[in-house]
Amino acid sequence: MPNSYSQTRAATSLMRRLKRSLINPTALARPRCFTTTEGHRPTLVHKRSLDILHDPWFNKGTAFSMTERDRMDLRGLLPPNVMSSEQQIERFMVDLKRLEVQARDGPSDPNALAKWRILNRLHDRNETMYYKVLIANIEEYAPIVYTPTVGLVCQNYSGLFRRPRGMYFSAEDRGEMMSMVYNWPADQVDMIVVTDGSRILGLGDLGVQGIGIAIGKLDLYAAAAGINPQRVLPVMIDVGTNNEKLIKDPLYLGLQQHRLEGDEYVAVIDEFMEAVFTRWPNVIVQFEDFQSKWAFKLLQRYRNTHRMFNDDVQGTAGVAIAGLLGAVRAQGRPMIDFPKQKIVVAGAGSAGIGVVNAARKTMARMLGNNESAFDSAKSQFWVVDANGLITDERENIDPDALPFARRINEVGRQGLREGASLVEVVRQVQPDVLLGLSGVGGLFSKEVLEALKGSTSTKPAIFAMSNPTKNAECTPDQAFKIVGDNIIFASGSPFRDVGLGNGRIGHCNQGNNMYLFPGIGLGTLLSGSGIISDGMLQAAAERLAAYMTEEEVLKGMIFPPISKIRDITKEVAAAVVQEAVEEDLAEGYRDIDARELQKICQNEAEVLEYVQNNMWSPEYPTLVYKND
Ligand SMILES: NC(=O)c1ccc[n+]([C@@H]2O[C@H](COP(=O)([O-])OP(=O)(O)OC[C@H]3O[C@@H](n4cnc5c(N)ncnc54)[C@H](O)[C@@H]3O)[C@@H](O)[C@H]2O)c1
Ligand SMILES: O=C(O)C[C@H](O)C(=O)O
Ligand SMILES: [Mg+2]
Repeated sequence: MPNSYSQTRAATSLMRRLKRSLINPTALARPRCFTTTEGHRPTLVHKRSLDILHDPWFNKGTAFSMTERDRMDLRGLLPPNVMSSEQQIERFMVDLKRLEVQARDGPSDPNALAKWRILNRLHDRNETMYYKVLIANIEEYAPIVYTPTVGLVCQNYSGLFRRPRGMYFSAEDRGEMMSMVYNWPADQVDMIVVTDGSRILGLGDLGVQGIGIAIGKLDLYAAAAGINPQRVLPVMIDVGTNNEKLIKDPLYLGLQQHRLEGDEYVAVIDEFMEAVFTRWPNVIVQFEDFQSKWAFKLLQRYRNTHRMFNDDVQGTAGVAIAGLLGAVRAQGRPMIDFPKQKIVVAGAGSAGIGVVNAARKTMARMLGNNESAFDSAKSQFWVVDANGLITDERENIDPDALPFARRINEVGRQGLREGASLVEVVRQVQPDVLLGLSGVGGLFSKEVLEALKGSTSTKPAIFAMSNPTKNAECTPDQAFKIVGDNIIFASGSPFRDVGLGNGRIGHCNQGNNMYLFPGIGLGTLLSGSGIISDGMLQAAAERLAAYMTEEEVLKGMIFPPISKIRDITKEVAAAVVQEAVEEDLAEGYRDIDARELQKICQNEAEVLEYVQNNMWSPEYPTLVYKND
């Protein structure tokens, strides 16, 4: 119960301050509650009648009380029975559940799109109720509003498009973005998720239809991080598409031209960044599903000057690190043994390279944090892309993959060569971990999984992280069946756990960046840091890793269930705030300045309370009409 919970926390905090004041009389001088809770103060609105019913933010539908209906000129426009919000949700759920009478098959649920439509309609007419439903049923509906169904939504977006949500900046808008940005009604925007639609999940270039991914990510910002949904903005930058089918499709909603490239492309992104940071200087921009060749370049271009991060490169890396450390613990070994793990990675794109870079840095830190540690750590990775094992013999090697190209002499000694196939690499290396970020469904074939049986690990780990479901490198059923019961398994999209017989369960963990990006965004917001440092990202990953208990990890559970996502996000955000303070990057948030934040960060419980109190929850405010 958020209210009684925050009251208890507030009381505890007061007791703490009283106790402190006995020792230090100035302690009571800062009794300011960190909360921004709107409480029961009425909200002033400048519209009434049908305008209110058509406004998803203020609309309560049948939950308007009779006095409110009178006050807001709503009488007669609604059925006479006043419903409580619980009754409204019950009615909605009955309708939603009706669709589940037919076969229900988890991620490949044939009704997924129908459920998405229903939820989307609710989103359009009543945001408060939408987020109440989502938060209360997050395990069930995250796979609908987010991965994997969001992929299907993006693929079918032209057909599904009803009401617009978010902003579109296109190549045709060059020179106009600075003024266009003021068309958005909100004076405050905390969080933007932007995509150019060039690599949506493992589904390739979906052009303008990629906006669905930005909307889905922001849904999790509201549901998991408690970012106020009135202050989020999904953005699609439409520079064209290289998807020939879309270019020819008469129903396609975006620009029907090939993508801008080179300086022209960068100029569009620069103009967008300038426009949004001019209007909202404190906004945080999450780059999402940009093809690798731009993902890294844009990250380098803006990360030291803007509050931004790339979720596929940095969020994924953090989640993978947490999972990899969990896999070490699951073997009954201390985390410090991580630098001994042999890791084969299939996929050298934004996600794969992001993961190996971060894993190498983590190993180097554990080995003494010096240059030689950093150098030796890279020998723990074998990176395989569409052309096989990457070695220094490769021509036109992608500069981002170059640091991980194996020396040809060395791989020769291992019985490998430039371009060796994944199965050969797994057979020869006998890795502790096989991690897939290739976007290729079924890449971990029977042959590859058979080869993994030769792993030198007591409990090999398989991370089939590509999305959506059909693009997973293998299913948990295949992994447990072929490699054996004694493995760790994680996938990017949700799958069911596997029954191993005799009541034993093969856990299917969901290794998805959703466990980190909401907390990275919230923590950055509440710290007031002007950039998102490597340290802040590392702190986020470590907090996620530490979330799992020894007992859970030994059972093969290396990521928490989604039902705990709001709690995890709070923890991750607190870790990000603390690290920002530690690195002297924190400038404070609202009426909490940097010095006060520093004090808060001295006490673990207080940081958590600070974060909790600044998380938005979906509650109906009391409305009052004000005519001016
Ligand atoms: N679980 C998560 O949180 C998460 C996060 C980010 C990305 N992803 C998923 O990772 C996948 C890749 O994303 P990306 O941005 O790196 O894409 P990308 O297109 O930039 O990279 C794909 C890489 O896979 C390689 N590849 C293609 N075919 C291969 C094959 N047969 N064998 C080995 N490698 C092969 C390509 O050469 C390329 O290096 C997508 O499916 C995406 O949904 C998952
Ligand atoms: O969107 C997701 O589910 C994870 C990740 O960002 C991806 O691109 O696959
Ligand atoms: Mg992504």
